[in-house]
Amino acid sequence: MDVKAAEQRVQELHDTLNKYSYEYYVIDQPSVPDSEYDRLLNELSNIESMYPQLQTPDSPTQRVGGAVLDVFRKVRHDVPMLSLGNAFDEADLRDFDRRVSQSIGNVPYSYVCELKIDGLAVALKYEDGLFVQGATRGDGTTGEDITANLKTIHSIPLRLKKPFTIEVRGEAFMPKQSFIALNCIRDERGEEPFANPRNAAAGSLRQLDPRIAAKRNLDIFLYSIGNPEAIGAESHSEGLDMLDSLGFKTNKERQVCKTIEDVINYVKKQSEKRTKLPYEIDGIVVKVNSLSQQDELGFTAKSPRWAIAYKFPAEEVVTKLTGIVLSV
Ligand SMILES: CC(C)(C)c1nc(N2CCN(c3ncccn3)CC2)c2cc(C(N)=O)c(N)nc2n1
Repeated sequence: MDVKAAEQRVQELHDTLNKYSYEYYVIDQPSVPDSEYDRLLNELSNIESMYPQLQTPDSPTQRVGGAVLDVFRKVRHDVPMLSLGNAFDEADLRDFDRRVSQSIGNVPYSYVCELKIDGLAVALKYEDGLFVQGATRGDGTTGEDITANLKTIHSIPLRLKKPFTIEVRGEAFMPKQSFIALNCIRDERGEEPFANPRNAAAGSLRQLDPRIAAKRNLDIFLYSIGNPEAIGAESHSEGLDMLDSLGFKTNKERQVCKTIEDVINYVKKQSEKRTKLPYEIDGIVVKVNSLSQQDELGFTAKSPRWAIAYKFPAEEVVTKLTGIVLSV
């Protein structure tokens, strides 16, 4: 095969492999068996060995980077990653709604309710559609560059469907099943088990060797798009739909609620479904949907006035071994 044919075939393989990856990891509807994916990935890897100049950073063969780091680079967030005010009961939610309606006046408004994924907040930067940097939230202003580890999360696209330069934010997490399997392996090795999936996700993303992170079966749900207005969204829910159209994984349980009563019903419904979910959540995040109303409401020093985190009461877990009730 000459280099022209190789270039052509590399592009075809990128497109096909990215499509299969999206089907399997983002929308959970694989159209081919893993063996087909592996066969094509192997073909791409062979062509890249023959023509190294055709190997690009966004190639599906580049998900597990080479270098083992000795430290993570510090990165400053262009826009601080804020924290969230908390609500612990219905009264707190009603108080939040009262503050919102008093502040934006007698006009219609709606909320978006999202499951609060119990993981680690991260920020992903794309330049001309290429994934160029991933960072932890850190203290909200400064985080750590964990790009190599985030590249191992297959639901994170290495190149967007459109050449956008944007920053998106989300929660990286470890599914419950992966957490149980990882702790079994650690137990067999005589290693300390992780206390919960959140710690396991944090510990995995803090691995200096991306090959270890690649084995931890991490995943991510994106929940925020930088300057959504710049790409035509007028509401938060439109922004989330835009994340979907760009190939990102967002959480499907989200719901637009017209009233705080609907929010309270959503919280009750999701609280009952919590144990059936394949990932851990620690509450519900309630956000004013209109972006212009978010701007009107603004921020306190630490968090947006247009969002609140309803926290579920700590789950009581009876440990199998000792029978002691632990609140987690
Ligand atoms: C964009 C805003 C600020 C409204 C926002 N902020 C969030 N968080 C901030 C506090 N964070 C935080 N983390 C550590 C220490 C303090 N705060 C952790 C992320 C959100 C977290 C989730 C989630 N977990 O599923 C979510 N669906 N939406 C969020 N939305």
